[in-house]
Amino acid sequence: MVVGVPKEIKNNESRVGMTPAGVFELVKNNHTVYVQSGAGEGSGFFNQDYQKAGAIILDTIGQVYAISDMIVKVKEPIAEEYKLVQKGQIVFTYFHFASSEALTRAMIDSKAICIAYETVEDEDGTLPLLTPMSEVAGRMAIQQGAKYLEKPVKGRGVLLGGVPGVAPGRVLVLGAGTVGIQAAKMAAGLGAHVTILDVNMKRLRYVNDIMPNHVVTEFSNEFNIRKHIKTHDLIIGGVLLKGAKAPNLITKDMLKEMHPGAVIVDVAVDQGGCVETTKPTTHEDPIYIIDDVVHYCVANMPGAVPYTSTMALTNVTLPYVVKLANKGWQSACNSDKSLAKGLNIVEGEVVYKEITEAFNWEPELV
Ligand SMILES: NC(=O)C1=CN([C@@H]2O[C@H](COP(=O)(O)OP(=O)(O)OC[C@H]3O[C@@H](n4cnc5c(N)ncnc54)[C@H](O)[C@@H]3O)[C@@H](O)[C@H]2O)C=CC1
Ligand SMILES: CC(=O)C(=O)O
Ligand SMILES: [Mg+2]
Repeated sequence: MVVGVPKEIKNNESRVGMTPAGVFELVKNNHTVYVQSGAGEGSGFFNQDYQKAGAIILDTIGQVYAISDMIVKVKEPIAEEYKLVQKGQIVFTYFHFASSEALTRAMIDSKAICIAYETVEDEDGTLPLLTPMSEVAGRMAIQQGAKYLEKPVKGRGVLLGGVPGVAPGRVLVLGAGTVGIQAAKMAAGLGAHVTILDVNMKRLRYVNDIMPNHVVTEFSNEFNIRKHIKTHDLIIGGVLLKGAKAPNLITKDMLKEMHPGAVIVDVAVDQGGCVETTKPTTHEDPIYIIDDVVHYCVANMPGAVPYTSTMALTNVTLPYVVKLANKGWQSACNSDKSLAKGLNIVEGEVVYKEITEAFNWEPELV
């Protein structure tokens, strides 16, 4: 198979979909790999590293898409890439379709095979290709939240750890999944008081077992959320309904109940966000303020730490890339139920029902 690795063009996205180790593995399996010139530079991998591993370097993104049976990348194609995606081409990447009708329509029109990292699902319900980036984003959420709590950037002016004689900051984490647990762990490490909410009692029991006593679990419902937003300085949005639009747990009217200068880091922005006032931002311009509440809603947080993120991502994607290249998508998905769950749009048809539900599409419109 011919496999192509384009350079990411989303704002400040310095990850790359394949490292030289991945190229080496594919070439060993008799595949041909084209890498766009400079694609890996932001992650510390240069053209000569890819060439040594057996890749062929192409100058432009158009050349990479035109020649490849399978595109392996990181983020969803953005508008200028839509027209590059080929009929019958496998595109293996994060898509987050439920948050973008335009992207969904474009990929339907392309007649490509869109396999979304974020919905590849193991038998126990875990998401092996989302987990490492959620680990990164969960940890980063506290770094970013702590920064935007500072007064010069319009935050409340609270030091999360407090100091002797002064109470620590308070962090409310919505969702006790991968993002939530990593965020709670970082916040607890800084000495903040942490409240973590989920609807899944198994997750809350687990958090209760592993976290120190200043991490408090509570069941997630509107009553508890309304109660806690009044007393917390930093809120982390980490809820996920697989493949679906995230539920709005904090509505616009609730912002007025929060402290002026409180910060929301809505990590779930890529699935539409769990806060009504969430809209995607970029690393270049990461925050905006509504009703005195600072919103940080960067949809590709791990893109800012590519040295860590590219390795963490490609460690888990490579075995699937090799399987897809060796067997083709049909046979690979027939023999691997986890991978089959990644199929979102196939040759013009949406095959993941949460996507059509997100847009209230009738089946005949799809
Ligand atoms: N912005 C970014 O750069 C990144 C965003 N993400 C996103 O972060 C989100 C969370 O991802 P993960 O932690 O991996 O998901 P996960 O599946 O591990 O955890 C989600 C948790 O939300 C809980 N939940 C569902 N409904 C809830 C409710 N009403 N109240 C409270 N909790 C609820 C679930 O029970 C689950 O424990 C996803 O949308 C993911 O795509 C992940 C990585 C990077
Ligand atoms: C998961 C995701 O959206 C990211 O890593 O950018
Ligand atoms: Mg207010």
